[in-house]
Amino acid sequence: MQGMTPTADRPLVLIGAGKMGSALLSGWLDGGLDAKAVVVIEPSPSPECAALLGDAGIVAHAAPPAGVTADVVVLAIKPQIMGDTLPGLRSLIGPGTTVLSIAAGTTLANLEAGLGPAAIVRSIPNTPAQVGRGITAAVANGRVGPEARDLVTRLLEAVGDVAWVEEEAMIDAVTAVSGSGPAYVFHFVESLAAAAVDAGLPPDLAERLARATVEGAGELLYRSDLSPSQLRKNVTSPGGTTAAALDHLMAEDGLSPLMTRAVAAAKKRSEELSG
Ligand SMILES: NC(=O)C1=CN([C@@H]2O[C@H](COP(=O)(O)OP(=O)(O)OC[C@H]3O[C@@H](n4cnc5c(N)ncnc54)[C@H](OP(=O)(O)O)[C@@H]3O)[C@@H](O)[C@H]2O)C=CC1
Ligand SMILES: O=C(O)[C@@H]1CCC=N1
Repeated sequence: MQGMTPTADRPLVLIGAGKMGSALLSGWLDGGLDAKAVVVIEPSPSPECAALLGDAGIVAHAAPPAGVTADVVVLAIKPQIMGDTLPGLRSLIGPGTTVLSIAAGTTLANLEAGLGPAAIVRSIPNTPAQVGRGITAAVANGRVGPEARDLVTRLLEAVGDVAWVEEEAMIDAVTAVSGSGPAYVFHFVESLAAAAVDAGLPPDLAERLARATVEGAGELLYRSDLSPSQLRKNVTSPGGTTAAALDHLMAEDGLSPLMTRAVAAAKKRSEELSG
């Protein structure tokens, strides 16, 4: 990873190495971030997290160690505990420290209230970051200068794509689309597998077909220059089987209005989490 600035003396401090924090850390270590430049605060590492930390030779701390000023503090704890946790992290922040929050709902104002004056980026990544294929949208407060923005861009680009937005309100919609979105896709696989069983296939074959179909379609979408709409049309022979299914999925009460309701519910929940 070119130009990473965290060092052993001025580390990247990860607060919370759960599912998303571990996914990011794994991507950063794979991308060349020196494990000696990482401090992890995680009171109860999962077995997966313990294995990741063990392989990298990183020790999990229960609380911020004294005397550490961070180059970057990454907040990857649940939004519900953010308010109680932030004041205890102030000791990590000094001149030039950048704070990168990935918490759903927690606003820049919430973060500033808990941490005091600091350069803060609010972002929403997603779990494909674990395999370098995440997408993160981010918004910065007024204290984030070009260097801090570059540092955050490099960190986030190490695990996928990055989109900076200027309007913080967009982050609730981002959370509902790309932050939560991988779960919608995984549920689609579950639903396709269940439908396959209903259609007469044995469960193991049903899951194998559903999984491989979404993997392959995702890879095709990734590699192709064609729009999703054209790729769909390429599967759909006139009067054929796909058209018969799409008559249901693209009906007035089909997938599109359902997805609109689902995303609206996630967006509303993100707004509620700001407290
Ligand atoms: N999962 C996802 O796909 C995405 C998550 N996010 C955001 O990332 C954040 C983390 O989510 P996720 O990884 O799913 O949640 P997890 O619960 O998996 O991770 C949070 C971790 O923080 C630990 N923790 C609790 N208290 C502290 C503390 N005081 N200091 C340090 N660590 C602590 C938790 O331990 P314990 O379990 O013991 O409480 C847990 O291991 C959330 O804010 C979420 O909104 C954003 C985008 C996508
Ligand atoms: O479910 C959540 O609240 C978090 C934020 C986006 C994905 N997971």
